[in-house]
Amino acid sequence: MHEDSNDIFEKGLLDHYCDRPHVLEKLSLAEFAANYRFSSSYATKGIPLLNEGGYIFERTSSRILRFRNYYYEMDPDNYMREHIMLYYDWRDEERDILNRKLEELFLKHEKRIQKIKKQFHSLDDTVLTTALEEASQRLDESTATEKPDRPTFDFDTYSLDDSTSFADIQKELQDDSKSETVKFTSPQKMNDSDFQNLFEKLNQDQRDYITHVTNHFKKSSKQMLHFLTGGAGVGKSLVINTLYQTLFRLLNSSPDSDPDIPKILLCASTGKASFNIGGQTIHSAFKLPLNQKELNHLSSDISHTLSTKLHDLKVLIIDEISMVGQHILDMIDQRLRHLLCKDVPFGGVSVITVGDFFQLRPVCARPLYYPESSNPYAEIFGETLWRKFKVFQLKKIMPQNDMQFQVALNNLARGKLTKSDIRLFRKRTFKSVPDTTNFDDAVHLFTKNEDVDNYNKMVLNKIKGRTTNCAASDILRGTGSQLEYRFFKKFKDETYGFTSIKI
Ligand SMILES: Nc1ncnc2c1ncn2[C@@H]1O[C@H](COP(=O)(O)OP(=O)(O)OP(=O)(O)O)[C@@H](O)[C@H]1O
Repeated sequence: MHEDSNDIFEKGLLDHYCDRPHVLEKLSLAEFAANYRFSSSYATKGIPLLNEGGYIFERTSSRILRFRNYYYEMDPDNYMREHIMLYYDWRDEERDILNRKLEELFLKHEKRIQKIKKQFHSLDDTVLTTALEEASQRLDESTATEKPDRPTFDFDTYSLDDSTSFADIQKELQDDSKSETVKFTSPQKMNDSDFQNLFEKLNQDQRDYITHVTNHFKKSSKQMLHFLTGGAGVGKSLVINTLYQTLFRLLNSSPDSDPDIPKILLCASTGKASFNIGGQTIHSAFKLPLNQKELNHLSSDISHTLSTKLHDLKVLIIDEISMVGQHILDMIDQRLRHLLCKDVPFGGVSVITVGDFFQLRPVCARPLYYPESSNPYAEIFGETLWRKFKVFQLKKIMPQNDMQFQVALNNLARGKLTKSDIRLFRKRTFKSVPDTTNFDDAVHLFTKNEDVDNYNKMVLNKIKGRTTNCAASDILRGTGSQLEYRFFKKFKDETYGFTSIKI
């Protein structure tokens, strides 16, 4: 077979459904997809598919289904077709659906279709349509963007069954990446005058760095690995923001460039840090496993989508690099090599890391600057990768309002307190707090959650005014006492003690 031949195909979910054994004849596609997983090889409890199509296994936890949702009023044909496909049993699409009168088929089986559909939708269509219309109206008002000609909506349905723990669901989501979407979050392009103002705000060092990077991209396609550092308040976030806007303009300047295909990704190690720069977490961008040391295998679907979306990626900016452990950097490297099919560091993408190693360390992981361990595979775990990064430093502390305090904090971080720094801190400490009521607005730090809760409750109780109750209802689908044990008991505290549950 020729190496470019297209005569290769792999069976997918629909094929497995069509090959389902006769005992599952009456099963709809949605039920099949949610409750069975496929394997090409046999293991205990495997149910053989017809046509030697492999084996299916009953899932212990139902899968989350994601599909396009049509509304009858807007698109009746697709609505009926989708409902029949998902919630009615069929085996041969052409024979059982396409060659039949859609409306007749739908009306004849509507009751059954709606009954099965109910298992997968916690809201009915009317509620969803109203909510979506309201949301779209609000969006129109705030952005004044045009409405799409034919609105279609993607949404997820969740369904859980027995013995499913929360961690298992997370794992399921990761292992079965088919149910994930690939989405990149990045800041909007600024208008020209805001961009100019932003640029003019930069001090000399900040401007020099941005010009250095921009010139590099203007002249060369060579990979750049940078570490931009500096203490608190030197303007690292401002540089990231301006650099993104500058590179966005530069890298999308060719007439055939599609700005929706990302050329720059803005990431950070935590949700909060990524929110601050308008980006996303490293884990979500690269579909990295949570709480696991080893890189997860992506399904062919996700891998293909990610490769397609990232094929034009030129720069990856990572903020708060001090919180990124060696193994995470290694995972990013491996992921990019794989997705971009280039066996060079980070698949050839330029990486600009930003942060301050005097700030927070990674949680339960080796920081990047740690020396090589005695591990003979150290190289694989990212340590030597870090040594490829060139360091740039910003020194000038920018917020002018409390400069002395900022300088003292940076000196403290470096263990280089001056006498006047010490005097400054001493002025702000108390041996015993004279009157706590003077400190109501101050940030309180506690070492135990219990103390945090007590303090929050005390402050909440002090708030005067009318109390409003907002009722929340939590719906868990599934059966069995395990469900009650694992979810109800586990989450009771987190939902502030919701007390009734229907199983
Ligand atoms: N060139 C500048 N001119 C005026 N203000 C600036 C300048 N650079 C930074 N700032 C201001 O200084 C403050 C600190 O900047 P920024 O948050 O970017 O610093 P940072 O290095 O990211 O700090 P941290 O490490 O604490 O996150 C911000 O209010 C920012 O707007």
